[in-house]
Amino acid sequence: MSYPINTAQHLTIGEVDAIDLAKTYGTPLYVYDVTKIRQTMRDFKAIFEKEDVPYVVSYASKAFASKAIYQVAQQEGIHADIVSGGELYTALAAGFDPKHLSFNGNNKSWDELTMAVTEGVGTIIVDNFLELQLLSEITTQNGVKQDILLRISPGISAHTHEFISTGQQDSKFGFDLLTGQAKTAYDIARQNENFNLRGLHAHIGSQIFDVTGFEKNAALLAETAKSWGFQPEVINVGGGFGIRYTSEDEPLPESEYADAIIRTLKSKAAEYDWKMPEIWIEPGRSIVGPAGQTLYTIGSRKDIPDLRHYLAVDGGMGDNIRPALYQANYDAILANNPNASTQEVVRVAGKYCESGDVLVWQQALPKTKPGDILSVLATGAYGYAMASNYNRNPRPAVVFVENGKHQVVIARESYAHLIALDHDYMLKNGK
Ligand SMILES: Cc1ncc(COP(=O)(O)O)c(C=O)c1O
Ligand SMILES: N[C@@H](CCCC[NH3+])C(=O)O
Repeated sequence: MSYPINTAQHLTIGEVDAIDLAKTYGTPLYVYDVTKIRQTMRDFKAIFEKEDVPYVVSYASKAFASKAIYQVAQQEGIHADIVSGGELYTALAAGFDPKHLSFNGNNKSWDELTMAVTEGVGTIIVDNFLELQLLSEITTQNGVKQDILLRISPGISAHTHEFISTGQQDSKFGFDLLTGQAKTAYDIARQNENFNLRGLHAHIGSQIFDVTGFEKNAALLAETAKSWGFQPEVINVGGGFGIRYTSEDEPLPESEYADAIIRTLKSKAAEYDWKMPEIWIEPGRSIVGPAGQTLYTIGSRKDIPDLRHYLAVDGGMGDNIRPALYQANYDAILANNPNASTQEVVRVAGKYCESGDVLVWQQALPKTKPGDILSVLATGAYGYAMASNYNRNPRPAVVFVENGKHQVVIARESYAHLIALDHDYMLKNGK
């Protein structure tokens, strides 16, 4: 594998010197190549346009939500999926058109649903019976007719990590299909004149590497609608397209997933004599994951003879929880000279007080020294989004680069931010 470098042999990201970025903004630092993000968004759209089918590409913003990414999505003409009042607030603050938002989630609160309805969120993806009831009351109170989809729990297991598999029957998400709850929900939704039920949704999981689950899911949604005598305007098959984290991963091109879904639904629409429904997809990881990387400064090391070399960096599980949470693997490169030949295999650890605070389990690297910059690749999805202040570490900054230019889009937290919401304790012995 060879990486883009400049004449100083430094790694470049979006034509910007990574070492300069580290010097300018400090480390740890999340860096996104916006050109790549735009390209993936365009690629997804192009697949549907080539097939001449109605579609919506909705960026699953849980993967990385910030004002800047909603702005890029809007510039590229794609929609966004949100899962909380906080994501909705951020999207609105970014100037994102609420009509182009869909709202997922298995326990949306009264306040969140009210905010969505009154702010004009285009589509609410209703997950459960309580939500049907809350939404009925909220739409009545506000005199709104709301577009909705019903989220179905399809009973399809995708081959991925148990914690990120969502389509199996034993899942907290969506109306259960196998026990008839989905049909009951459909009947309720159809009878409610405040709801415009546009179609069905099912998401089978994340980081999926084959098309079978998507084909089954698309077919099942169509068959389900048909069995209810319902001609859907929208079939939303969720996200979950796998990406390359390490050189061992072999993801399919986006087009294979999308083509399989399109093929399946075209054939169902023809079989049922339906007007072709809009195909909605909700990719998160595949849009931002490969476009992001995290720069760290190398610090201490510990060499245990005949056992392991630990290389510690200035971040860790607070900025990337995925290795600890899912045993996720990443590749790391020496940003000072990424194409130098490797000399040792190390485990890259963080600075947090946990043995499980690992960023890269096994990595061949050139010899490094304290102060060198390490880049962990493909950290753009569920990195910043799942970051924490564990051990009272401030969260890093996020920088966007594009065509040789760079800009902070989320500032680095300071120590003052860490105590901004703290209060001195005023009671002495409970008085
Ligand atoms: C409903 C829904 N849509 C979309 C996504 C995005 O998935 P991914 O980031 O794997 O594309 C998720 C997360 O798995 C999800 O739960
Ligand atoms: N956060 C998970 C994916 C969960 C997707 C949410 N539906 C990850 O990092 O892989």
